Amino acid sequence: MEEVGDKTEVIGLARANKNDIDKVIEAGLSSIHVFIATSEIHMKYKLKMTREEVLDRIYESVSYAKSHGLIVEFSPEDATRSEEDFLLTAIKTAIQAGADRINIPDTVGVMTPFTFYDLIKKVVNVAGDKIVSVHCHNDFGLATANSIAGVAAGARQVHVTVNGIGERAGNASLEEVVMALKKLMHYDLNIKTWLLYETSKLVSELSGIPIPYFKAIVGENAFGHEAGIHVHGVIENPATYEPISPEEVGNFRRLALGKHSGIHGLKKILEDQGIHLDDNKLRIVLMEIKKKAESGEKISAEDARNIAIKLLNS
Ligand SMILES: CC(=O)SCCNC(=O)CCNC(=O)[C@H](O)C(C)(C)COP(=O)(O)OP(=O)(O)OC[C@H]1O[C@@H](n2cnc3c(N)ncnc32)[C@H](O)[C@@H]1OP(=O)(O)O
Ligand SMILES: CC(C)C(=O)C(=O)O
Repeated sequence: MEEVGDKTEVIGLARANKNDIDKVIEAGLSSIHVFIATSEIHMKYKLKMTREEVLDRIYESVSYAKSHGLIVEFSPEDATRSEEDFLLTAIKTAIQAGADRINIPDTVGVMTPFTFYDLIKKVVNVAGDKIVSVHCHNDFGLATANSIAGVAAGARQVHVTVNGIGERAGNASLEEVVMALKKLMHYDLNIKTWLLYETSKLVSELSGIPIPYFKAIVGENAFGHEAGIHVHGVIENPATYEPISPEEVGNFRRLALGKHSGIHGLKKILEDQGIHLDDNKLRIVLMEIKKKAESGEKISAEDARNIAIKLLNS
């Protein structure tokens, strides 16, 4: 707490039971996230509780947390597989008990942006002045899309994780949600986006979980261009093939050489190394590069330079 100061809300996650809530209180936190499942499958097989027992537990645990002065966020776990009327009743119960925020978890990622938008609209309608939050999982690769759909429906808090780290296929990723909200939905989030790449690398190193090469925003290839047509466009104006500038997120543009390369890209890569060839010689070098790439070789800018120098000296 001392390290992050009062600029960051540190919130303790607790099952809907007194023991877990007491642990958050003992930790000296001022905010708590209380959750209990409201889907039939979770109530039957995991909790072994009836609907009435779950509603009672919601009221008891939220009001107990509130009685200790905590800011309380409540989650009906597995909300998106819960029977809708019961889900809304559970939410109303939490609000009656004093909940300050309502978080809607798509716990196993079964929503589409369309269905989630419709659900969050209904939740916002019953939540009144309470902030509605969304917590999306990526089991079908839709966590980011569903998160922004939730915002479009009125959610004003999004649960995210750096690099999308989370159970199974992970959660909505901070870098994707932030940049989608900023660039596609034009929200000013007051977030230092130019630190996203650095943050992603740090979390990857500390967690030991690698960042996929093609990962949006922070992947090594997120701003990588190989195809000749793309490289030519990027050389003329990066916005032809970059909806975000790499600098905006602290990432880097990479012009790659390979079997899809074209003469404009090769020319740029060689001229950046001080080598100027006429078109005929560029095409000879390009053919050599494509031949090597076809055999599976990775071609670096240095390789291209060496091929060019060899040609000039022949
Ligand atoms: C929703 C999410 O999954 S978010 C991620 C939650 N985080 C984690 O699970 C990681 C840390 N978890 C842990 O360290 C352990 O699971 C603990 C300490 C929370 C509990 O450990 P244990 O006491 O050994 O229980 P275990 O994890 O085996 O089983 C969970 C128990 O909690 C109960 N439970 C699960 N969710 C809830 C809930 N929201 N409210 C109340 N009880 C719950 C289960 O019914 C089960 O109860 P039982 O012990 O009476 O059978
Ligand atoms: C605790 C809740 C929000 C959760 O992690 C989930 O349902 O995925």
